[in-house]
Amino acid sequence: MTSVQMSAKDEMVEQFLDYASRGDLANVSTMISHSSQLLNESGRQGWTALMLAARNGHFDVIKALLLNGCNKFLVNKSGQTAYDIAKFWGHRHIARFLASSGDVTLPGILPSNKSTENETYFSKEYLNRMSDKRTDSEWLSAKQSSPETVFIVFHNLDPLVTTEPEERNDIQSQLKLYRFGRDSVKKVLENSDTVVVFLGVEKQECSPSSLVSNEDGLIAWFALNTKKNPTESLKVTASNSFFLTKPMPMLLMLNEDEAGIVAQARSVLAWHSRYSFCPTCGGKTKVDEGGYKRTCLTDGCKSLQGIHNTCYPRVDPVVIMLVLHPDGNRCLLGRKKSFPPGMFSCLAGFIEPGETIENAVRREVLEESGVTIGPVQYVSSQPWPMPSSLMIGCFAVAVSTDIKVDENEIEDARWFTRQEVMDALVKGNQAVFSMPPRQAIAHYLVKHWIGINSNL
Ligand SMILES: NC(=O)C1=CN([C@@H]2O[C@H](COP(=O)(O)OP(=O)(O)OC[C@H]3O[C@@H](n4cnc5c(N)ncnc54)[C@H](O)[C@@H]3O)[C@@H](O)[C@H]2O)C=CC1
Ligand SMILES: [Mg+2]
Ligand SMILES: [Mg+2]
Ligand SMILES: [Mg+2]
Ligand SMILES: [Zn+2]
Repeated sequence: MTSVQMSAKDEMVEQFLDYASRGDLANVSTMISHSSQLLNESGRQGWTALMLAARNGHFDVIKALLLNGCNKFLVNKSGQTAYDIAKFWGHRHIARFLASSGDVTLPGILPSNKSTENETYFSKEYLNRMSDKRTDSEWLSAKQSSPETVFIVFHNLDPLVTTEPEERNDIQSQLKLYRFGRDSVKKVLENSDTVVVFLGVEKQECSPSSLVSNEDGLIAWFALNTKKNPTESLKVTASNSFFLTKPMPMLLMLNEDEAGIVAQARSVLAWHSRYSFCPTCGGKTKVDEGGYKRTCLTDGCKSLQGIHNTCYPRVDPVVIMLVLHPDGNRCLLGRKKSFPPGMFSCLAGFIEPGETIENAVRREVLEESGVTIGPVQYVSSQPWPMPSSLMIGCFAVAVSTDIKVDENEIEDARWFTRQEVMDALVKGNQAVFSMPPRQAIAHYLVKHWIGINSNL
């Protein structure tokens, strides 16, 4: 870098610090939007913008700096943080805000690149759910008898799939859902044991309406589930078709578009298979709203007054977190007894009633490993249709490092270096340990942390 460039940069930093010091929120925000690197720059005596705003009591500037990810743990040449400075100068509301654990501040050890949505397996939305059509029974029955409509069939929650003969050598990712037309599933639809769920319509970019002959140009999709094996009543033409009897790992072998369809269909069908009776009174129920509701048939049942979550498909939120060591170069992974030998994964746990995502992360990590967590950052999520979880993937920064494993839940938990993790991802069997497959969000979180593209 030349001396001219250096001084231009220094001048910009000085200007930024001056705005922060004077509480000029507009100019602080503009400068951050042009160069986020300014956030943690320091001037004389190692004072950052956050420290100067804390010195002079500019709450709005502090909030903007934190929201943009500035590091509140930096210290000046006297070893003071912005919190120390706010406290010393009597700005108690600012000191409280800087000290609170639930704010948006994150130490510099978290990756700064934001993740994009829908990158995880099971997360792709191939269909438009058109939830407004669920109450339109006329439209739904017209769609069920339309020749363009697609039906997919499950037997005890296992989808019927097919492989292309020439692709048999590479079964992985070559499994395709068997798509039926109305005539092939006619008998199955007539069976009283069959549960039918309206999944949505193909997005317009998948099926341009000029190619569709029905009235509204929309291709609807339905999922069917039966308890009795439906093979005899179905008109299956392909010889190489079968039900995926082992959800794990077989459900991870679909293409990404169809994985998203299965995530939706299997979760709703699993709910039907487990909630045949009304959870409120034990009475019989009927399927409503295109398969998205079960209504109790008992007069006066409480579930018929107001809105009751017992009537709708359930989703269980689970936090799954990559715990990062305070040194920023190691991460904590654990293994359950049920894992294949040598496999370690992120810690995870169900969110409990009345709990935030952040608090569930802190509680589960402390319970399972004895490690205390400070900042938590959401990264990405993943529907997990076995039977119906939503995995909420986070990074969590540890503020303690001693491990004390809860042996009921976890067999072992260890800090692994970046190098060990990279070896596990790249070298497979020759590494110290193995990771869950690339379709699992744990794998995605680890790759995201070390900065490898998730599709590799
Ligand atoms: N993709 C991955 O790498 C990983 C995925 N997971 C998944 O995350 C989920 C939760 O993780 P766990 O460690 O098992 O949770 P956990 O740490 O909360 O412990 C599970 C226990 O929580 C109780 N529990 C509370 N609410 C529950 C609910 N709604 N459904 C079932 N059990 C409930 C049960 O006693 C169960 O045995 C599991 O489905 C697991 O398969 C877990 C670890 C890694
Ligand atoms: Mg737990
Ligand atoms: Mg757990
Ligand atoms: Mg738990
Ligand atoms: Zn009831």
